[in-house]
Amino acid sequence: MNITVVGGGYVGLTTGICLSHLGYKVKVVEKIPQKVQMLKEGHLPIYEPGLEELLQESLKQDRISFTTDIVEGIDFSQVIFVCVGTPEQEDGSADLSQVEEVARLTAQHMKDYKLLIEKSTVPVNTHKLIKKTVQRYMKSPIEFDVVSNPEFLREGNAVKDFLEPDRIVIGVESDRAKSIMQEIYKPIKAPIIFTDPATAELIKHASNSFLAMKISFINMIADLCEKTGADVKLVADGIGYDKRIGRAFLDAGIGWGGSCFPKDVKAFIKIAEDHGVDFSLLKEVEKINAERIDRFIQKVKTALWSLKDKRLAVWGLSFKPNTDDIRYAPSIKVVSALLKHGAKLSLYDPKAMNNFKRLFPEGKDLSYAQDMYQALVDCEALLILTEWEEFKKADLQKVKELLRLPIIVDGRNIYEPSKMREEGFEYYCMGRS
Ligand SMILES: NC(=O)C1=CN([C@@H]2O[C@H](COP(=O)(O)OP(=O)(O)OC[C@H]3O[C@@H](n4cnc5c(N)ncnc54)[C@H](O)[C@@H]3O)[C@@H](O)[C@H]2O)C=CC1
Ligand SMILES: O=C(O)[C@H]1O[C@H](OP(=O)(O)OP(=O)(O)OC[C@H]2O[C@@H](n3ccc(=O)[nH]c3=O)[C@H](O)[C@@H]2O)[C@H](O)[C@@H](O)[C@@H]1O
Repeated sequence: MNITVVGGGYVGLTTGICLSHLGYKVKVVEKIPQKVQMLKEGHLPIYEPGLEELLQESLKQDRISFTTDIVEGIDFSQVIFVCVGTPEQEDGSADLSQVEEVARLTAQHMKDYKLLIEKSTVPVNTHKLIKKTVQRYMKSPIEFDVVSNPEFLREGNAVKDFLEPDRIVIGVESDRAKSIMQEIYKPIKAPIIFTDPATAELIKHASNSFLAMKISFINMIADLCEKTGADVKLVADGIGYDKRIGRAFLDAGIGWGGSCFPKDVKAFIKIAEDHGVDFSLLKEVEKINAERIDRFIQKVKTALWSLKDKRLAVWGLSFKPNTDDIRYAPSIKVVSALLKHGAKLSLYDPKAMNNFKRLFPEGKDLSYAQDMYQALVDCEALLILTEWEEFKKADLQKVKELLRLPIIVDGRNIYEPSKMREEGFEYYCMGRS
């Protein structure tokens, strides 16, 4: 089967490359010519572990190709995965213009049956707008279907999440579309949940919002732990053993960021509001998350008193480990706040520094280090914002020797407080005394 994927970002590339790895002939349509050029040469424009290797294997076997020309993509296959961006607009709702464009262009250029598969995260009932758009712009009546097939992959773990998902959700209206979807996903061993398209669309926003809610919940518990002398990690273990709760997504810290939770929680609140439902619970979830940054800055101030002209090392800029993505990363707000307080910063991240430099260019108050140890030189304290594996394995004696003062403020709880005390650090973390 030939498959077309429109959008060469995190989701489109993972979808396209993994489907070609499963044996399909895939064409990825991406608007930005520089990205297409890199991909043709076997290089990813993003960092995603394991994906570049699969890309090179598929290129070698001639199972994947890339183009900027959407008409070429529409002609290539009956099956079109729509993986374009759905960014946040000023009022919090999702900007669906990229999705609309793909629907419109498909309608204008299709010559035979098409199955449009919504992989992008979209508000409930977007499938109806896509259908209307295709009907409106098609030149002559041609059969087509629209399916909602939300994606649940996590950045940094995308290949595994795509090839071994917990579940596949397919919102479908016709038998023809259902059997094509069944065929596409045959090689993947996972439960498939068939629903109507509106339900599938809603499942996606509900999943992300629920996960964000879990994190905000544990972050409030962290605050309570700090006031009471309890330990949030043990509370998370203690409640997480209950299968009804589960341990995942109960790691307290500086809060959730990334290209999805912030925009999707906001969009879900707006969707509810548009339908006359006040999702006040999610507004609180957002508020708690926003307050994490202040909580962290307060800790830094508790540790160092005035921050003016203090040189501080920062480890971790990506919104989570194993990605170079800094979209809505908590680090952006933390770094801005520290600079506002007059601190001088020495930053290090294994993968996200190039992206970060575009927002925060090197200057007299801010520099980027070659490695995590170099970042510490002449600094009064180390601040940890992302839990990269290499930070967990750091040589703590070396860290102590390089810092001017043995102070660590850890926004991700990567070390054991008792061990840090033994090593001679003044160690501040989130929700653990
Ligand atoms: N990043 C993630 O981990 C996940 C994202 N999602 C959802 O998937 C969607 C895509 O997300 P990302 O891949 O992160 O976005 P992205 O912004 O990384 O990629 C989107 C790509 O689509 C391209 N594009 C836009 N219009 C196009 C057109 N007409 N023709 C060809 N290319 C076009 C853009 O140039 C861009 O490269 C969003 O709705 C997002 O919410 C869902 C699950 C996971
Ligand atoms: O729709 C999406 O785009 C994706 O959004 C999230 O995936 P992702 O944003 O890649 O990353 P997560 O692992 O979910 O982490 C999100 C944020 O929550 C934070 N987090 C996560 C878990 C936790 O216990 N504590 C915590 O603070 C992370 O540091 C990160 O900033 C979801 O986990 C995916 O299922 C979904 O497909």
